Amino acid sequence: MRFHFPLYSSSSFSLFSDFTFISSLPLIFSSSHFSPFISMAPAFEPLSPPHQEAEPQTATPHHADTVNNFGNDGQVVSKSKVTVVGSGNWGSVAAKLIASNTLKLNSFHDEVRMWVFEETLQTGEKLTDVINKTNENVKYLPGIKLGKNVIADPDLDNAVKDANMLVFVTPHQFMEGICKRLVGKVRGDVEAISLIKGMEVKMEGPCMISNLISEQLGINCSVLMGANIANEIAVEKFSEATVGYRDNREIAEQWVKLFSTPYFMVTPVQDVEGVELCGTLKNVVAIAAGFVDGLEMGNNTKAAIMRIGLREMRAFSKLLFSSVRDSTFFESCGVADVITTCLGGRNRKVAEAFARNGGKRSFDDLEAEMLQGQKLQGVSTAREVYEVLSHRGWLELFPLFATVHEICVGRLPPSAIVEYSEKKPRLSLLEDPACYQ
Ligand SMILES: NC(=O)c1ccc[n+]([C@@H]2O[C@H](COP(=O)([O-])OP(=O)(O)OC[C@H]3O[C@@H](n4cnc5c(N)ncnc54)[C@H](O)[C@@H]3O)[C@@H](O)[C@H]2O)c1
Ligand SMILES: O=P(O)(O)OC[C@H](O)CO
Repeated sequence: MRFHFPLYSSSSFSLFSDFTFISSLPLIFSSSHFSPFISMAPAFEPLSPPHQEAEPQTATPHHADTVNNFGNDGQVVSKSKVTVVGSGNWGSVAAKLIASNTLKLNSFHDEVRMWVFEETLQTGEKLTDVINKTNENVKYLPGIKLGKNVIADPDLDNAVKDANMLVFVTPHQFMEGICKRLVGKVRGDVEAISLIKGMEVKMEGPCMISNLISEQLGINCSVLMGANIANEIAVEKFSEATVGYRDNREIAEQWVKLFSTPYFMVTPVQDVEGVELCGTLKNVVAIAAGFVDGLEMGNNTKAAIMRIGLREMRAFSKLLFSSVRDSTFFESCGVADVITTCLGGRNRKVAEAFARNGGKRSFDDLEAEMLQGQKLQGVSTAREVYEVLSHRGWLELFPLFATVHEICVGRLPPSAIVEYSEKKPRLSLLEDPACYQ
C-alpha cells in the first residue's frame, strides 16, 4: 500500500522537531488578543480537593438573588453563582459535575442554572419541564441524575443575569448567535470558561471560541478541554482534564475547584490557545481515525493517523499562535484526547459509517440518524481548518487535515486517507523556509 503522507515518511525533516523555520513563517493571523480583563468579585479560597472542604450544605435549590451567605466565623462570604450555557451531552455532564461541587463548597451558591435550547419532545412535553421534573436530561443524557440543584432554564437572558461564573458548552456552530444575544446581558464582574471544541473562521482569520466570547462580551474566558467522553464521566469513571488560562492563576484555580472531583482530575496550564486548539483539532484527527476504522485498516494504521494528526495539531497551533507550548500537547487536552476520541468518540463513529458507505451517505444524514440530535464538530472544523490552510498557502504542509476535508466533501474517496494523492506534496516548501517570505 502506498501512503498519502510522504511528508512525514522521511526522517530527514520533521515538521514537529524543527519549529525554527515554522516560527519564522509570517504570522498573518493575529496572535491572541482579548478584551480587557474584568476581575472577579468573590474572594478566592486556597485550592483544595473539593471532597475535603467544609461541611456539605443543604441540597435544596433556591432562587434568591443574593450571593452572600455567612461562613463558620460569622463573616459574610461572597458566593459565586454559576450558569452553564448549554445542555447537550457534555453540557449536562458538566452541569452535574459542577452541581456536585457547588453543594459542597462554601464559595459557590448551591444552585446551578443550565440554559436549555428549548425543544418539544416526542411526548409533546418541553425538554426544560422534563429536566426540572425528573432531574434528568432525557434527550441528551438519559438515565443520569443531574443533581437537584441544577435548574433548567429556557430563557437565556434570565439564565445568565445573576451569574458571575459562566460555563459555555454548546456545539461551536451556535456560539456566534448565542454571543450576539448575550451582548449587554451579562454581569460586569463575570468570568467565563469555554468547554467548546471548535473555532470560527472570519475574514481576518481564525477565531477561537474563547476569543469570540471574550471579544463579543468583553469578558475574560478560560477553557477546559481534555480526554472527556461525556458518557463515561457521567457514570463517574476516572478521567483528567486541562484548564487553559491566560494570566491569572487564581481564576484558573477557581475553575479547577469548581470542576474537580475524585473522578475528574483537572490541571491548570497557562496556554489558552494551545489547550483550545488541541480540543478543536483533535476532532479532525478523529474523523481520519473513523475513516481508517471504516476501511478496516487495523491498529497500526490508526496509531499512525494519531501520531501524524498530533504532529499536524502542534504545527498548526504553533503557526497560528507562537505562544503555544509544546508541553501542552502532553496534557490531557493533547495526546490523551487524541487517543480517546480516536477510540471512542462520536466523530470517529460517524466517520467510520461514512467510510463503510463508501462516502455515498452524507455526514449530515449519518449524524442525524446516529446521534439523535447530538452534533459532530470534526467535519465543520476540518472545513474551517482547510479554509485557513488554503488562504495561507499551507495546504501541502498539512496533508492529513487537508485530506480529511476533501474526503468529507466528496472530492476524494475515504481510501485517500492512506493513499498517495495524484498531487505530490512539494517537499521543497518545507525544506526551504524562504519560500514563505
Ligand atoms: N459530548 C462529549 O463527549 C464532549 C466531550 C467534551 C467536549 N465536548 C464538546 O462540548 C461541546 C458541546 O457538546 P455537547 O456534547 O454538550 O453537545 P451535543 O453534541 O449533545 O449537541 C446537542 C446540543 O445542541 C443544542 N442545540 C441544537 N440546536 C441548537 C441551536 N440552534 N442553538 C443552540 N443550541 C442548539 C441542543 O439543544 C443540545 O443541547 C462541543 O464543542 C463538543 O465538542 C463534547
Ligand atoms: O464524541 P466526540 O468525537 O465529539 O468527542 C468527545 C470528546 O471531545 C472527547 O474528549
